[in-house]
Amino acid sequence: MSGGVQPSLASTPPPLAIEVKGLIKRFEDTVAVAGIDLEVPVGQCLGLLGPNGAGKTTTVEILEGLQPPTAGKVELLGRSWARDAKYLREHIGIALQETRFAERLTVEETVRLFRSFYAQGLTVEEAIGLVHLEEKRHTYSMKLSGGQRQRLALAVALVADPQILFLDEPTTGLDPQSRRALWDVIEGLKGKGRTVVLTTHYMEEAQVLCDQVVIMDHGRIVAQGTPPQLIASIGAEQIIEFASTPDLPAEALAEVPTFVSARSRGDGHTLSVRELHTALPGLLSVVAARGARLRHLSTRQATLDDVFLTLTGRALREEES
Ligand SMILES: Nc1ncnc2c1ncn2[C@@H]1O[C@H](COP(=O)(O)OP(=O)(O)OP(=O)(O)O)[C@@H](O)[C@H]1O
Repeated sequence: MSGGVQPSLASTPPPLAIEVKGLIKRFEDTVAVAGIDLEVPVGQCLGLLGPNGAGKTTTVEILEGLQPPTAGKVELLGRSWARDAKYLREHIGIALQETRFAERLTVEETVRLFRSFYAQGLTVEEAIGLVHLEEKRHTYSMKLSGGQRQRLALAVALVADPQILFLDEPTTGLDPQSRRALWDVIEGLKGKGRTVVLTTHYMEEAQVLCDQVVIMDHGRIVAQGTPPQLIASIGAEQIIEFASTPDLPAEALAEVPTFVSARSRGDGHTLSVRELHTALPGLLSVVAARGARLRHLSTRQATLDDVFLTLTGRALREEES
């Protein structure tokens, strides 16, 4: 054993699965993507979040080679769509939000059909096993539940054993059990060194699965980091939701110790604070000093939803705004 140091190994940055620089996409008078940079190391899960129309789908479709960019550099596995489309098609997998399968093919026949498009990949049995559809192997796709269809879409995306997997809102409309089953599959892929790009409207999903989250709005990246970094960045780790009779004016809310921001919603308020243990007794004093009575009070940790609200003043999901 020489015991010599290997500085080159220690200082080598992780290989990038995806590298995007200055990406722009214009549609006539709409700028869907207004100049974004992204770096996703191999084996990580990137979460793309944002409200409707933020530019997520356009960005992902450019990464997937389905749309050309107006300007900017896009490389996957060190290759570009312009030069290496065939290679990239064989090394990426795509699971769309809604996939229509041939109704008169069974689960097994569907996976076999997609497997036949690729020179290499998993066996049909492996792909079906990964998404736990063994019991439905002989069922026609039209007879599957929504969750089972999503899993079939994932099996089809996985059958070529891709290096990068794109998932567009993979768990939208699924029950909690199916959602968690899909999360397990995605965790397993990351464990195998696969890179995952996920668009989702579910903050919990992004917090559980994603190593890096990018929040987009109006075609730009408004925040980027690990979920804990993003939550820390708004300076508010705790949220107090409350309602009182009579209601408290805005200036009273700002008196609460460690106050960061407040938002009114329905007949109540959502307060972002830095320290719950001083903010909570402070709020009770403010309520008492105004002769008001609390009707509701609950506390929780700040989430990525709160990050987005703080940054843009809007909810990630429109029904929550
Ligand atoms: N083919 C197109 N032609 C013209 N405008 C488009 C086209 N595709 C997208 N846009 C516009 O670009 C903007 C970004 O759309 P995009 O679908 O990328 O947003 P998104 O973040 O994926 O939204 P959602 O969450 O609703 O899917 C929107 O203003 C949209 O209307």
